[in-house]
Amino acid sequence: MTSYGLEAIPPLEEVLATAVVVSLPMRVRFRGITEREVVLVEGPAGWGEFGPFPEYDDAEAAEWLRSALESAWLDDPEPLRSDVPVNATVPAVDPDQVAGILARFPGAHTAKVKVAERGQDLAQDVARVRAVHALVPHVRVDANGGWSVDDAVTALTALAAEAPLEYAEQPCATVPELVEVRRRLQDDIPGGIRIAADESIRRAGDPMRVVRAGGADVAIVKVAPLGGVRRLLTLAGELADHDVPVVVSSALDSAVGMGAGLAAAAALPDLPFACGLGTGGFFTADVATPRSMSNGTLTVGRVAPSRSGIDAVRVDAERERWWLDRVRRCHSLLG
Ligand SMILES: O=C(O)CCC(=O)C1=CC=C[C@@H](O)[C@@H]1C(=O)O
Ligand SMILES: [Mg+2]
Repeated sequence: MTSYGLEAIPPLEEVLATAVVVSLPMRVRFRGITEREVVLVEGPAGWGEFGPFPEYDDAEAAEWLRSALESAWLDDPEPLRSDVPVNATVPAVDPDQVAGILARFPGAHTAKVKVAERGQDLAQDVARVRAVHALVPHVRVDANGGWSVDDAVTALTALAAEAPLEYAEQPCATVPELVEVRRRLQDDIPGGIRIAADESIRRAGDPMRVVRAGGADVAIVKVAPLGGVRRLLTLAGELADHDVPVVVSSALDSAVGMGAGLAAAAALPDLPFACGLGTGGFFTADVATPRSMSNGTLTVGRVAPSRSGIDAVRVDAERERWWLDRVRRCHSLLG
């Protein structure tokens, strides 16, 4: 697959001319936040989204800007499908909240459950996964690198004894740890448990390193951290050469950013797993009419934010200044 992108980065003034900063309120705490701030920019091809998490440095955040500019200045690649199967995403909630969360993902056959949350224990993870499994046939877990190797082997063995796991996403933080966990699970459990790399791909200088090291069976790929739809598709091609399938997932995107994730998923030749693109339901307000999920799928296509949708969730002047300064710094790194 050829990698191509923006021939030239659009000038800063053009980027800033349309930039609006919004903060989307969330129903549940996810990844430690209850408000999701992003910048939206409009270009000749439509809208793009820039929302690197606040703690990311400028070098990492610049790739998110590249992605936003690609969406706004270039059309999406040709889609190979019109609907994308998506998974339900279950935050680290108590089991009695699980049914309410799953109800926001109508018809989803797959659920991803957050585990290894700081301040919680394995019994809570087991109870949550059991509650999800009672309602959804396919279950995967995501530890966000929260376990040591020993903890991961113990926890995944206990969780897999309850019911089969589709895969375990980022059980430990580092590549050598992922390699070790994967090997130990293959030794201990018949058939092993598939390991998916997320942070080891989206936050790594070399996203192929974890695969070459033998630390991943599945790759979680996110448009914005990888620098755009085209870069994601190029990486997916390289991963396919190593027989590693990809799961396109959101970076907690607004309705605008989710369009780019859906465009990437739609352009992939193979899509063996449900994608993590259903998180739009976490927001109580979005910049465009939320996409509705039917039979566990979302329809591919861009949305344009409405003026009233934007006005309802605009940030104050201080947050706007903070974000636009970040756009300026990241733009100078891309230039
Ligand atoms: O993959 C999904 O089901 C939804 C997306 C999701 O889980 C995430 C989105 C944004 C930030 C991440 O901490 C988190 C993840 O770790 O995959
Ligand atoms: Mg993850």
